[in-house]
Amino acid sequence: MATSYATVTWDQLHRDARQLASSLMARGPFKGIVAITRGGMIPAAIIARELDCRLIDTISVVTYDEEKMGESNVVKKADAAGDGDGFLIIDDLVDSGVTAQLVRKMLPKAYFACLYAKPAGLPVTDMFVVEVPQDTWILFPWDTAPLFIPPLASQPTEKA
Ligand SMILES: O=P(O)(O)OC[C@H]1O[C@H](OP(=O)(O)OP(=O)(O)O)[C@H](O)[C@@H]1O
Ligand SMILES: Nc1nc2[nH]cnc2c(=O)[nH]1
Ligand SMILES: [Mg+2]
Repeated sequence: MATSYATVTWDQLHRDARQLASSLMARGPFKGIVAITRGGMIPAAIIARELDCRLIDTISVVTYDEEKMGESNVVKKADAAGDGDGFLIIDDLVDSGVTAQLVRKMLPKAYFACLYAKPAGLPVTDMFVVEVPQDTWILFPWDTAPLFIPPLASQPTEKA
């Protein structure tokens, strides 16, 4: 259960994805990228632009909690990636690590990178940009919208 939220803006996401791309340069070149849908798609597009990578496949898994891992459902495989050799897997984050574990099992030779990693998922990654506390829920730009907040002066004051 999350006890706090971390809001990521479009600017921050773009900066973090560029930083990841910069670190990935030393690990490439990659034959292609596999984006884990849906959260990995925008980071993958930014990284593909930076690495000049034009072969992009997607993998889609619907996961539940760790106890029910057997029920995880592969909606789409990344057929272009074979066993993952030479490919880069991109996701927005790892939390429990269940999604990453499942995808890595399907593409065992691929390199796994993401923007944000919580401690439980961190060991499943090869590379990430920012570590985030386990109890923090990350709010991505596509999860949020600007909201009107009334000025303090417009609110009724408490009389002593
Ligand atoms: O490490 P885990 O505990 O598995 O959580 C991480 C996954 O959860 C989110 O995806 P989600 O399955 O919510 O779907 P989405 O990408 O379509 O939003 C996120 O994009 C990661 O893929
Ligand atoms: N948006 C979002 N999705 C998640 N899926 C698992 N953990 C998270 C998180 O912290 N934020
Ligand atoms: Mg996802």
